[in-house]
This record gives sequence, structure tokens and C-alpha cells, in this order.
Amino acid sequence: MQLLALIVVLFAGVGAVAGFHTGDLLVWLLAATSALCAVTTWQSRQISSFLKIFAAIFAVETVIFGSLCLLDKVGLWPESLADYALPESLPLTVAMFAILVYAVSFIPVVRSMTKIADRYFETSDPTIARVWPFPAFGAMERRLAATMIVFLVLLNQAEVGIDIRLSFFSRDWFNAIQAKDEHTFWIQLFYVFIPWAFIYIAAVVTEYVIASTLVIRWRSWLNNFYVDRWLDNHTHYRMQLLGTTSDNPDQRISEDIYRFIDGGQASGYGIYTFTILLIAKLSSLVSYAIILWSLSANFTLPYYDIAVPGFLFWAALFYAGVGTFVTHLLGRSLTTLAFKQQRFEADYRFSLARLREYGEQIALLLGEEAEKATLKQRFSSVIGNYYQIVTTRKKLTAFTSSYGMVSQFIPYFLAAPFYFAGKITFGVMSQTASAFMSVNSALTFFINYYVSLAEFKSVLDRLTSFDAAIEKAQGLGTFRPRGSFPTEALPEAEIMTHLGLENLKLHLPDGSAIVENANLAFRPSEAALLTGPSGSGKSTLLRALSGIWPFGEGTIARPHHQHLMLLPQKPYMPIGTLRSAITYPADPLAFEEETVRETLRAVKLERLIDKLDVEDLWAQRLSGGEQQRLAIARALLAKPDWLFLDEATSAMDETLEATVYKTLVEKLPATTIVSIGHRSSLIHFHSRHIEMRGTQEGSFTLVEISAPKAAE
Ligand SMILES: Nc1ncnc2c1ncn2[C@@H]1O[C@H](COP(=O)(O)OP(=O)(O)OP(=O)(O)O)[C@@H](O)[C@H]1O
Repeated sequence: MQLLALIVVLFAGVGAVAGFHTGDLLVWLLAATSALCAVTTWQSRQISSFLKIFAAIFAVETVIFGSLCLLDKVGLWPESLADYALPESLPLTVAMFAILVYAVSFIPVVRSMTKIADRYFETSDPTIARVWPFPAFGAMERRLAATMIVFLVLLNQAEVGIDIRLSFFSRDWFNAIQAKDEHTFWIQLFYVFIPWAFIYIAAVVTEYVIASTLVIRWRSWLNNFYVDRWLDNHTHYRMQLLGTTSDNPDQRISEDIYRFIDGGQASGYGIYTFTILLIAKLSSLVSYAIILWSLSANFTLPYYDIAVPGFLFWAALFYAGVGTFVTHLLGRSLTTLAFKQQRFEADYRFSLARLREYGEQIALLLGEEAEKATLKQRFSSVIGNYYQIVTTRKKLTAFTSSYGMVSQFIPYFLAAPFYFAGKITFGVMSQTASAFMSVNSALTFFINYYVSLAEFKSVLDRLTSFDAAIEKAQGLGTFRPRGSFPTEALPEAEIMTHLGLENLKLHLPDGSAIVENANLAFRPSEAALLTGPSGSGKSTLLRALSGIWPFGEGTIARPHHQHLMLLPQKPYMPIGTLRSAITYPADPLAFEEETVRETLRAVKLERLIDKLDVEDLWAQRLSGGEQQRLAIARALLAKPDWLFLDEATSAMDETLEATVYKTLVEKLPATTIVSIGHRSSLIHFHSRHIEMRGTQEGSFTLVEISAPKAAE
């Protein structure tokens, strides 16, 4: 951008010299605006990467269009190309756009928008680009995205240019109709309208294809970014622990990202669409405002022949200003309502999904009536809020449609007296009407897109608060097991092999202590059983040992490079085949077929061997005990160094439990087992017994109890 700024400043200097020579005020104005544009271009290192692309486009255009205009001003423009000389206002307009981009980048709402957009436009991810007719080539994702944006902006500007050309066509065409000039009528239609219309259609189709490609790539990238951010370092779990205000993360990832970029299926307006639309509107505003301004010269007052400078433009500005103010007054509650609507819809969908997941439990408890009541109550929130949206939109629609209706007649209303007085032709009147409507449509951007803007703002707020919740969860700190073993309780030689706790204190999310003063060393090949009252913090201790519990003090030390696996009471069954459930989280094909079959036999699940590749809702098909055995099979395949069983055999009968423990000891001789359980029969499978005991302070601590029997 610095180099570009220098080029712009050079151009501003040339402009100043040309201004001095020609004495033309407009050239001086162009030189001054370009100088300011050079300053903002230089400063644009500080602004968002997304906006920087636009600032760069407009700075480059300032130099190119400005140089062409200067050539014309100093008389170097070829005579033969006189018809194609650029309008003087064009370089001035693009220079102002560049300055405007810089200025808006500091508005808070624009900052939160670009903070999310910039992630994509700052990525260093490599990608493969396929651009017809070139062979595939490697590129950086952000460069490809920026190229697409540049191309789309240029295409859009070309479309505005064609639109303006067509407005002149209609002026000449209507004049030909009025003058009954048949020859010009047909010439205009076939040699002007049809070629330009064809180019316009080709531009629109190309724009659609490229814009869709950009949106798909952007969404895929941002989706992966958020999925990673949400899952890395157990952030999703920490967010649950914190109970942060970020409701329904699934919706934020699946819907809000898409809606942020492109508005999704519902409204069709997101950051990309709004930016392109705004640029198109601004370009057409400036172009038509100039036309409207020049047309105003025709509107001289009766009897006096004096024209009010820019009379039509001021009329359009006043009319649009009043409209925007009233629209905002009527619709300002829509953003909050749209935010709530998305939350209520997601809550309702989540309740329905939960019902499907817990169908059996609900049916057994005859809970259908209670569920109906909950569902109806949640749905009534959806509808209640929707009614409020309808009420607001009713007022807004009544106003905007009346406004739209009246807008069509305002220019005729203003031009008619002049037309009937013979001061303007029919062609001028029709061009005035179309220019007035184009200026008005650009000025009434906020009126026309108010509902979509309100929805977009609510999507932006949801993504921003999701980001804030992720950041808060990540900022919880890392109370993590350490890879060294500094405890004084053990000799140096044993440091690398033991798992130890030193002055360990665990809290609940509200800060209250649950486990205190825990000092213990788990030794390899010494199966330990941890017992204690319900709610005493046994599972919480295992969570801390596996590194997912963030609230604690003291030291947890784990041997280097050792695999620790934890089996909870209710195992997780992923969606998919039975094989993927057994091998989870490893790849389903990570183990030999015979090994998987043998493991199923070892846990007495041989009847499932034939169903290994069947996809089903296994969490609902298998009994509690079968699911627990399946989890044991997982451990047998994974062969961890440390296996923590948190009531992982509680749904089995005692005989089956004994068989499972024997199998574990036989098949995993190198694994140290630490179990949590309430059954006394478990003591027989462990050489150590540790108990969680209440303290006077109301928390719990670990107490070593002598082992009644050696492991079998
Ligand atoms: N995310 C959480 N937020 C608030 N409190 C929690 C959270 N997780 C656990 N607790 C509380 O911490 C205490 C200890 O829970 P934990 O699951 O560790 O007990 P436990 O000893 O394993 O019990 P049980 O033998 O019944 O399984 C309980 O009172 C529980 O309500």
C-alpha cells in the first residue's frame, strides 16, 4: 500500500501542475482530493484487510482515471476518441470512495464486521486455483479471495457504466418517439440497446458465478476456522462449564457464518452482498447525481429563466432524508427482535433434537405430556417474538410501500410543470425521472434494506458474542497435568513413570472447593480403586487428571509421552457404523479386521460381529451394559498406558464385570488400571484402595487405605 500511496501522491503532484497550467478549478480539486487519498492509502496499513482491498482498488482507479482526464484537460486526448473521454467527475469520485473506505473502517459496527471478515482475508493457507482457461495453479487462499473481490468490484462498476449508457439510450429513444423519427428509433434499438444489453447480461452471469465461488470458499474456510476454534483445547467443554451467554453454538456455526457472508437462504444479504451493493449504489448515486444536477439547469423558473443549481438533486436528497429518518424511527427494534428470533428458533430445534435422542427414556417415564408442554412453551416464544416482528414490519411495510409508490411520481410531479410549459422535452423528462429514481434508490438504501440490515446486524452480534465466549473460555487458563514430576514424594528415578498429585486443590466453576490437599502417586502396574461418597469429586479428579478441568491449584504430573484413556459411565457413541464406534476416536480402518472381531469376542459381543459396518443410532440400539462393553473394547484396541474406569462397568452383572476385568488384565499387561466405583466386589481386581473422605471444611481429600487383595 505504501508504494501505491507514493504513486497517488505523484499523481496529485502532476494534477497540481496541470491545475496551475489550465487554471481549471476541477483539476485543482482533483489534485487536492488525490493528495488526501494518498494520505489515507499510506495510513491504510492500520485498517482491516478486507477494506484494504477496496481502498487499493479506488486508489488505483484514481490514478488511472485521473491520468486519462488530465490528458483530456491538457489537450493530449486524441480527437478521434473525443466521444470516449471519461467524465471529469469519475476520478474525483473514486478518490473520495478511497477516503470514505478509510473513514468508515473506524466506525465500531464496521470494525466488528471486518474483524470477522479479516480472518479469511488474512489467512496464509495455501490452495489450488482453477481458473478457466488456465491450468490449475497453487496460490494463497487470501490472494485468490482478494483477486475475486477486485474482479467483482470492477464488474459491478462496469454494470453501473452500462446502466448509465442505457439511460442515455432511453433519452434518445423517447425523443425519437416524440419526434416520430422512425430511423433513429430502430437504429437506437438494434445498434445501441441490443449490444449493450448483451454485454450487461454476460457481466451479470459472470458476476453470479464468481460471487458464488467466493461465497462458497469463504464460508468453507470460516466454517473450518470456527469448528477448529470451538473444539481445540476443549473450548466447547469449557464454554459449557462457564455457562457463557453464547447459546446454541451449533446454529452459530451452521447458519450464522453463512448469513454473515451472504445472508443465507433467508434474506440473501451478508457482508459481501452489502458491500458490493453499497458500492454499486454509491457509484450510481454519484453518476446519477451528476446527471440530475446537470438536468436541473433545464428547470428554469417560469417568467424568470433562472435555474436553482442542483434543484432536482436537492429535492431527491430531502425526500430520501425524510424517508430514512421515519424508517429508522419505525423499525429500530428489529435488530433485537431478529437476534431473539434466531435464539428462540435454535432453542426449539434443540429441544426437538433432544427428544429424539432421549426418546426411550421419555417414553418409559411417560414424559410425553411434559415434553409437549415444554415444546409448546418454547414454540410459543418463537411465535410470540415473531408477532412482535410482524407488528414492527407491518408499520415499516406500510411506510416503505407508500414511500416507494410516491417515489415513482415525484420526479414527474416536479418535471411536469416544466414539460407543459415547453421548457423540457419528453426525453429529458423521462431521463429526469429515471435519474431521480436512481438517486433516490441509492439515497434510500437504508429504507429499502432496513429489514435485511437489521437481520444482518443480529447475525453479526451473534457471531461477535460467540467469539467473545470462545475467547473467555480460552482465557480460563490452563490447569493442565505437567509432563514432569517435581513431587518430593518420589525418588528421581521414578519421576518419568509415575502419575502424581501434589497439594492438589480442585474448585467448581463457582469457586467453591471440592477436593483439597490431595497428595498421591499412582504407580505403574499397581491397579488402584478410588471409592467415596456420591458427589465427593471422584469424576472431577479424573477430569483434572485427563487435563480438561480448568479450575484447580497445585500440581498434577504425568509421565512423558504416555497415553491416558478415560472411560465414563455412559460411553459416547458417535453417529456412523459400529466399527467407527469401537475404534473411536481412531480411524475405523486403523485396526485389522481380525483384531476388531477378536476384541468383540473378548468383551462377549460376538453377536455384533456381523453388524460392524452397519450404520445405526447405536446409543439407542445397544443396552447400557453392551455400550459399556463396547467402550472396554475401545480400550483393548487403543492399549493405553493408563486406563481410568469411571463406573465404566456399573451396568454389567458381577460375573460379567469379573470377566471384563480379567480380560483387561490379560490383554493389557502393560496398562495401569485406576477404577472408580461403589461396588465392594471391585476391590478384588485392584491392589490398592484409595478413598475420597470428607474434611471439616466440607470438601474432600484422598486417603490411602490398605489393599485387601492383590490384583487377580
Ligand atoms: N460443571 C459443573 N458445574 C457445577 N458443579 C459441578 C460440575 N461438575 C460437577 N459438579 C459438582 O461437583 C461435585 C462432584 O461431582 P463428581 O461428578 O466429581 O462427583 P462423583 O464423586 O464422581 O459422584 P458420583 O459418585 O455420584 O458419580 C458434585 O456436587 C457436582 O454437582
